[in-house]
Amino acid sequence: MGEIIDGRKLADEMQANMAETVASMVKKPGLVVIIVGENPASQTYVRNKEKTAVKIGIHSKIDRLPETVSEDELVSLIETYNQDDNFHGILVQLPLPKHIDEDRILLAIDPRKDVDGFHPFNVGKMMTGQAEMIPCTPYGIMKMFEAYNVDLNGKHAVMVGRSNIVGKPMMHLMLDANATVTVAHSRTVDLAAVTKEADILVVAVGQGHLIDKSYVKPGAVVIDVGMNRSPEGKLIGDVNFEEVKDVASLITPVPGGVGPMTITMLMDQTIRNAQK
Ligand SMILES: Nc1nc2c(c(=O)[nH]1)N[C@@H](CN(C=O)c1ccc(C(=O)N[C@@H](CCC(=O)O)C(=O)O)cc1)CN2
Repeated sequence: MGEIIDGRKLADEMQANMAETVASMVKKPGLVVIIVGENPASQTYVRNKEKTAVKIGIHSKIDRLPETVSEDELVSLIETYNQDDNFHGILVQLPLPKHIDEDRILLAIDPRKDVDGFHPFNVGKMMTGQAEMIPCTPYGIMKMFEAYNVDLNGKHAVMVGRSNIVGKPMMHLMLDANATVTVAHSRTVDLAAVTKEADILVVAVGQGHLIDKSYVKPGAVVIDVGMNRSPEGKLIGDVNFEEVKDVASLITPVPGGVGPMTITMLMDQTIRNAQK
């Protein structure tokens, strides 16, 4: 059986270090999280962000807006926080309701406060090797590689999924770490033939248990970003953990893998912004 990457433990260790850093800061870092509507999963993630911020000593605020809020109202709220020196980070929880143009909202956030790393300015900086703000999930995965001594240099990494928040930034970060990167997605013909070539396999497609052991090369490092509900209501990843753990050399579980690192890296970028 492969080794399990304990994202919860790594996140706790990093958060303890962050708490020490924040304790020594005169002006505390501030983070505002804006959530629109009642999506239950988003509500949970936002609550967890607040709990983590409080634990570390970050001053945090959650703005809960009704599903009916207009795009203009949301933009003007963001503009208020852009001017507010008490907040070093602004985050709008995704997904947004259908009537709101996500691109316009992300563009409204001052890039200097964009702790999610989703603003096109920060995306461009990351793509040109000048990263300042990095999307938190890919950033957390890179920290996991570091902590578990996974060297990407010269390895074949396969990213399954091409979203703006995980797949595309992950592709860039792995490329910058000198991996040869292949991106596969829903239109890839014979996905298993592609993933079986991977030394490092990162999966973010939102399809419960899509990846079974027939998709994985023996000894591969497998990172599961998926967060799905099984028909029984259980939280499951995109990877069939029970099968794949016997083939992989290192593997993340769901829950307790990538998720806790996403929130941790958000705190990291908020603190760094406050230190600037
Ligand atoms: N503005 C953003 N929106 C979204 C992001 C993001 O990075 N920025 N990512 C996801 C959701 N997300 C954070 O927002 C997130 C998802 C899951 C977890 C997590 O810790 N999961 C736990 C399990 C939690 C549970 O029991 O339900 C785990 O994996 O152990 C953290 C953050 C989409 N939106």
